[in-house]
Amino acid sequence: MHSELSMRSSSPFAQAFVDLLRRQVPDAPPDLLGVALQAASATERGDVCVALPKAVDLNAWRATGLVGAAGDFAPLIAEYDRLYLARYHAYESSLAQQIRDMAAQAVSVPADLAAQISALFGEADPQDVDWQRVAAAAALHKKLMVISGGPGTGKTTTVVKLLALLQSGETPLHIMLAAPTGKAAMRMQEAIRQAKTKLPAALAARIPDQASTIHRLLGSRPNTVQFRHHAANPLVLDVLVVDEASMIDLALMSKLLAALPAHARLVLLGDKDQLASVEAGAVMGDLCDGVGLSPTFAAQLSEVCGQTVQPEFSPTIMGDHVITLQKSYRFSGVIGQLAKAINFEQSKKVFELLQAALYSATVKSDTPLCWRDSNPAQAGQGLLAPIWSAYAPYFAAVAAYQAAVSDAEGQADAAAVFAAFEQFRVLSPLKRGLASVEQVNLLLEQALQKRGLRQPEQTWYAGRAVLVPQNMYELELYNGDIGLTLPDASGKLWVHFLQADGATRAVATSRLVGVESAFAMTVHKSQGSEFAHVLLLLPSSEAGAGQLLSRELVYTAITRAKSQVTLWGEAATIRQAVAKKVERQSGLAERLLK
Ligand SMILES: Nc1ncnc2c1ncn2[C@@H]1O[C@H](COP(=O)(O)OP(=O)(O)OP(=O)(O)O)[C@@H](O)[C@H]1O
Repeated sequence: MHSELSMRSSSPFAQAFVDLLRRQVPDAPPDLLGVALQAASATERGDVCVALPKAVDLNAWRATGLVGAAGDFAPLIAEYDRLYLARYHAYESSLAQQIRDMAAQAVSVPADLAAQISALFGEADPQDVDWQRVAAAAALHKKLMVISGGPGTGKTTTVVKLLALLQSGETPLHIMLAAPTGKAAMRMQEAIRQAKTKLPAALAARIPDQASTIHRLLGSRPNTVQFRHHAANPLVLDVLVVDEASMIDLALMSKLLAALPAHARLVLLGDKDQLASVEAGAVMGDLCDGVGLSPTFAAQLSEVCGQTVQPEFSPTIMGDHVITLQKSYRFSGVIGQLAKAINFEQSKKVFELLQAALYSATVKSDTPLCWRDSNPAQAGQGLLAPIWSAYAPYFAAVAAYQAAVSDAEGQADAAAVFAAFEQFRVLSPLKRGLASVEQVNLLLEQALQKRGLRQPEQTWYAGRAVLVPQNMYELELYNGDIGLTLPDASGKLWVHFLQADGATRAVATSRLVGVESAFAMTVHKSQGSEFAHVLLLLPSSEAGAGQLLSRELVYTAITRAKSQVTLWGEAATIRQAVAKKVERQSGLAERLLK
């Protein structure tokens, strides 16, 4: 029964892996092959490993040579009652070791730190702890620091002040900024530039504001998962700041830490409550699991900050390496309240807020929160109307571009079309099926066809928005990049991508094999992006979304919205999602225990 279930849910990769094991050891115990199949399938679901069943005969398994202990050369590694594919075991154990090494190293702080902090953050209010101040002070004392916080809690503001403090020494430091996707790197860059304007010019001038993707930083190369920078050829930098750390999977985080030079500092910024990475691992969540400041460090921080910072028991070595920012400066309104209520699983509060925002035909369309209390999977063609009207300004911008580009006097501005596209996005947990990404894209393309804006069966048309589904190194395009299709003066279509410097770059449509339309995207893929208005479709679990519905999913989706959220789903579906927390199998948190 067990293995039948796992056979059904296993992928071609997992099958091929087990076939290989069976060929190596034809008489391998069937229960071993069953768990091996689960372990291989697990990595594709986001788990790093699987729990070992209680009653297994590990010695018999080891005797086959297929299962080893940590340090052995075997396709599967058993450790801490978990079974890993060897590669994932290597990533996890090496990452844990890197973190332990970094956490163990002391760094010196300037003697006048308290005065420097007051100069940057103002006089301290002893009654009301300013966690931004504490985070900056804490980060100065450590080689490794994680600053977690929801949207608008001031992660960027804090890190810019931290960098100003770090740069106040005599020798300028080589600081680099990175993020997991091109989109996130661009947002990081903008936010850093914005925050720098609030610093005295002389300080701001010492802080970089160019951010790259992590892949680019590490030196990605076509056709190999090996980067140019690794332990034997480390990055050349003194301080690395990485934004949107929750999107970083185990493999990438492990490679990133391995590539840091021995003396470097690392500051990770992110939101521990967001969905974990698309690929296997839940590194940010694992790093923040069970943290709290030790009495010694809390006393040190209290003194430097002039505020009373309370210690808390923590079983993990990360205890003194994570600070969570609490107060949002962007979301004081209803979206912020809803995000918080979802995060704390306050179902009653969630429905109070939603009830007050129930959709009706008379409601103004620009209210910050709107709840359509029905199952979008049953809406059929009815899905289209609100989506079409929300995208109307974008298609108007495409038309304006088209008119300008064919007019010799016209000023065709692709960046303006991008700005219009950022105003709205449909998010769904589902790739395929009812109320899925695929269905919304299809409905919208049919509507364009009806209005003569797309020829039947035409893949490329003016205004087609596309998502790059995986890194395309030769085109310097990365997983998650968004392209917009626009014509040139001759009518030939090109796909434009927004560059870090705000300019756009055009790529021939013929080079973009495998890209997907992007009027709707999965919540997973939306991480690291922000849109003015987000429409979240929450199809009921019968539509196949059951497995995917979770608190983190709804939280991630609604915190993508800058000013407006439309939530389309039945109360029962929302309740079910809010009650469920995603648990990913991983041994990282355990490896970081004291
Ligand atoms: N201590 C503060 N006092 C007043 N305004 C603040 C403070 N900290 C941050 N802000 C403002 O709040 C907004 C968000 O700040 P910031 O960009 O630093 O947050 P973030 O956590 O990096 O946001 P994101 O969600 O984009 O990652 C900015 O406009 C910033 O100026």
